Amino acid sequence: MRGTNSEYYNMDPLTMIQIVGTALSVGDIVVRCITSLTALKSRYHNAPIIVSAMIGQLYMVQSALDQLSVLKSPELQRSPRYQQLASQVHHALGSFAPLMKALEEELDRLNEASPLEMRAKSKMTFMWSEKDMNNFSTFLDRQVNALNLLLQAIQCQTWAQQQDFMDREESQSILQLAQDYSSSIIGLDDRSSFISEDTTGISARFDFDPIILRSKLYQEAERSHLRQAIRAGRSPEPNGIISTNGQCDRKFNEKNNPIELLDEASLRIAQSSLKDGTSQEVQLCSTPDQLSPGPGTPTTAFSTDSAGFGQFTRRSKSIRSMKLNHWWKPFQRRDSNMTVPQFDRKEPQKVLLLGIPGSGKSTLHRGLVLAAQPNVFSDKPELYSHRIWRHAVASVRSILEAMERLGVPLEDKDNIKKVLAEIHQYSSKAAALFPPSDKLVDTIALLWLDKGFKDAYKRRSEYQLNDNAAYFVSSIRRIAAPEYVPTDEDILRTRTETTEVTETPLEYMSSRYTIIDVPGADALRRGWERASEHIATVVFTIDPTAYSCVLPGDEPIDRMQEQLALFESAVNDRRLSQTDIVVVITKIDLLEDYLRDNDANNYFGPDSNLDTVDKYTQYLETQLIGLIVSDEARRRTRVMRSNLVNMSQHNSALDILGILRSPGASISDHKRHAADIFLDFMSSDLGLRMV
Ligand SMILES: Nc1nc2c(ncn2[C@@H]2O[C@H](COP(=O)(O)OP(=O)(O)OP(=O)(O)O)[C@@H](O)[C@H]2O)c(=O)[nH]1
Ligand SMILES: [Mg+2]
Repeated sequence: MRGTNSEYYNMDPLTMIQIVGTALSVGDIVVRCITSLTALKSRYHNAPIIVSAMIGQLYMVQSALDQLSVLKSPELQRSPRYQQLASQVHHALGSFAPLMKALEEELDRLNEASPLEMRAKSKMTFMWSEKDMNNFSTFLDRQVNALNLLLQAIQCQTWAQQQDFMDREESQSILQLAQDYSSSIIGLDDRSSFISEDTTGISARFDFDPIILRSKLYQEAERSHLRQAIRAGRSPEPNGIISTNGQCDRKFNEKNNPIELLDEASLRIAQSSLKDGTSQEVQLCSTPDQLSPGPGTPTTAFSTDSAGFGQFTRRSKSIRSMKLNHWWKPFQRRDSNMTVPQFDRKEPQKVLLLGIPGSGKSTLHRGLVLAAQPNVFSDKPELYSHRIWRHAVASVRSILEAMERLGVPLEDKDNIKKVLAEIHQYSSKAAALFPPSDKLVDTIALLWLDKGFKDAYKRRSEYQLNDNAAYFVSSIRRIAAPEYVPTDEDILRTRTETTEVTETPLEYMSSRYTIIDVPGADALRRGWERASEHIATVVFTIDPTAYSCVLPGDEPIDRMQEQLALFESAVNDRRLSQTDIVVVITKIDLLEDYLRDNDANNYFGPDSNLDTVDKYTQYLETQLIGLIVSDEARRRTRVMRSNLVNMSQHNSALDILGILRSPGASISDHKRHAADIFLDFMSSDLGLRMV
């Protein structure tokens, strides 16, 4: 509904400062909810996809709050323009605070339950019904949209522009949706926790409207997000960008959404540009010497040993026969007469990061941002210290739970229940204290020395554990110290699952790039199709430890199979027939331990002889290159091995930038051309191939 300016003044007692202040007051709750959801997810690898989606939504809320927090201008209080805006948005945003409090209570309840009694999936289903998840997620989605709208309106240059923007049908629809749900929420009387002591004051402003409960919008909100997310893999949305909750009511598309960047580094970029009052796009410049790899670079040095080629041929057959539910194949069928993409080199080079979940796309993304803006993380270390601590505690907890399940005792056998209870009690509090008590830190430090604990860690492929659990747990005293300042490496080693396509503009040595990071999870790959338009380079991250992670559960996942099949379908896709391909084998620093703890020959065959990092990585390279069908595509492909996290040695993202700057031949010697790998393979294995 529209109105004259005077009508707006009369109907609204709230000012913009009050609205912004209320939203910011729940910032801590948002952080705690993210932490709780992440803890839930890391404990249950079968956690519904909606849990990941909600983490993504909350990051967006956090980003919006970050951006709002810099808008402290007294003008917001006085200007009639902002008074009008306040009157337009306050109903829509009115139940943001109660929602966050209710969500926190719900998560506390979930986290307080004993984790050991039920299997993950049944527990999640039992404890958090799909309907509740839908309600929270849908409401969050609409609040994110309303917050976005507010941010955009505030940034309008003139009152007329603001009015025009707010009058748009799209804007009105966003406000209406948020407002509808605000009203409906009070009707959810089976969820008494929705209205807590602290929130009744705010909630009471909205009258419960039974008509809304019967409305189409409300009925829509009742639909299953989980089912939608699963369906997403089959039916692309018109704009190709997934809504964080799998629904289509997100009115803002990628272009006009001011908070499209989930990654902290990217968020910082968006924020800094906002502070300057400039546009979203920022110029990140660095010095030329950053391109040359430093001494002791962990990137690859190849030899010409041809170990493992026999298995390569056999293996690739089985990979080709795999059926995958990802976007490349339907697209190929539909688009058989497509023309190859044309690139305008004056535009920023689009770099698309692809790979299975956990392969290192976002870590590389952050590394690229760091290469262009070296202080991007060190500006606000306090943002990360608590998160890193929680990461460490979650890892300890996963190992202890696995010990119970696998029947691996601590050296001090009676101790495990006590320690587990202590850790559980601590980490189930959403507002866990930081810095933690000395007693807790001592307990964790002692655990790391315990033989039983280490034995369970060695069996990490049998349960879900962060890749960098050992790094964090072994550094527990450092990261628990009150004066702890996270290093870039600490931050890069944390895990945050990506749930939406994000695009980050950056400039390095006068070249402009748009880095596109996508969610690896199968159910979230819908956004890939749109993201793959006009791509100059695809960087495919390969997790070499994936062979050891055949996770048990209702549907065992062979991550290595999945990754090779995904690579094969992407690299041979006709849409990428002019695209440079960089294959980055990540986690080289973890590989020696992995090979020791998980014999690769068990997976690839007893004769593979894959007992060293070098032999194994070469074997993997030849498998990958063997999946590329045409010689021409092999010539466009570079392969490198990387440790993406150890910044004190070398930022591997610099090597990628080196390749991006000089497509074609001029790459440094230690990065091999796929065509050469293939030729080596052919010459050393010709007899085998001719048979
Ligand atoms: N030690 C080490 N850890 C790495 C390396 N590359 C990635 N990781 C870790 O692997 C985990 C997963 O990495 P991400 O970058 O989040 O994976 P992703 O491909 O973005 O995963 P999705 O967002 O789920 O698709 C993180 O904890 C990273 O720190 C590496 O080279 N070395
Ligand atoms: Mg990611």
